[in-house]
Amino acid sequence: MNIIVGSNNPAKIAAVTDIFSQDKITGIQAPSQVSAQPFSDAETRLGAINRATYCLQEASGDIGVGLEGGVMYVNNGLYLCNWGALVTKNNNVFTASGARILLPSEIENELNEGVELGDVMDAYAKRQDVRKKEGAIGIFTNERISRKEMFVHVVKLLYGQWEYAGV
Ligand SMILES: O=P(O)(O)OP(=O)(O)OP(=O)(O)OC[C@H]1O[C@@H](n2cnc3c(O)ncnc32)[C@H](O)[C@@H]1O
Ligand SMILES: [Mg+2]
Repeated sequence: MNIIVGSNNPAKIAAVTDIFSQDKITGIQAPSQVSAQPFSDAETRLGAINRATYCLQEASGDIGVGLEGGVMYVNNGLYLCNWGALVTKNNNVFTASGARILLPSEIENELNEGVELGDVMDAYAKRQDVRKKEGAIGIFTNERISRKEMFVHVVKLLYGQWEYAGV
């Protein structure tokens, strides 16, 4: 199958490649049509669906996959959240979310000032391109779970639901 992924972020591409290991994977830049930094579950999920849908509109593929990172409040705590969507040629849409962890209040303050998490993380961790490598989840879990590994879980949830539905 031809799998189109709505991103060129290596952490996202690697996660899809791990799960769709027999298939051809192509990354394209797909607009999420939500904020660059989504701030709720609903917005992050919509970004993933929009990316997946765009993939099959713009490229000839069998399956479109959208993966989107965001943050969301649970009571007073700001959590990292991630969503994935898988869209088939017949317009079946499957969605799944990833692991969540609480972000430190310094990170929350910067995000509330409008800085994107990717940029905040590079400054905070004194590293480059955290978003393409271990991710915020990698930094704050002492690298026990990388951004790729977190997305592998999301893509497995998508793959399994699609397989179960048999569409
Ligand atoms: O090229 P794309 O696919 O857009 O990849 P991205 O790294 O920008 O990722 P998202 O748009 O899905 O994430 C939205 C924002 O949140 C940031 N972000 C989300 N999860 C992150 C993580 O685990 N580590 C670092 N930044 C993260 C990301 O850098 C963006 O600023
Ligand atoms: Mg982005």
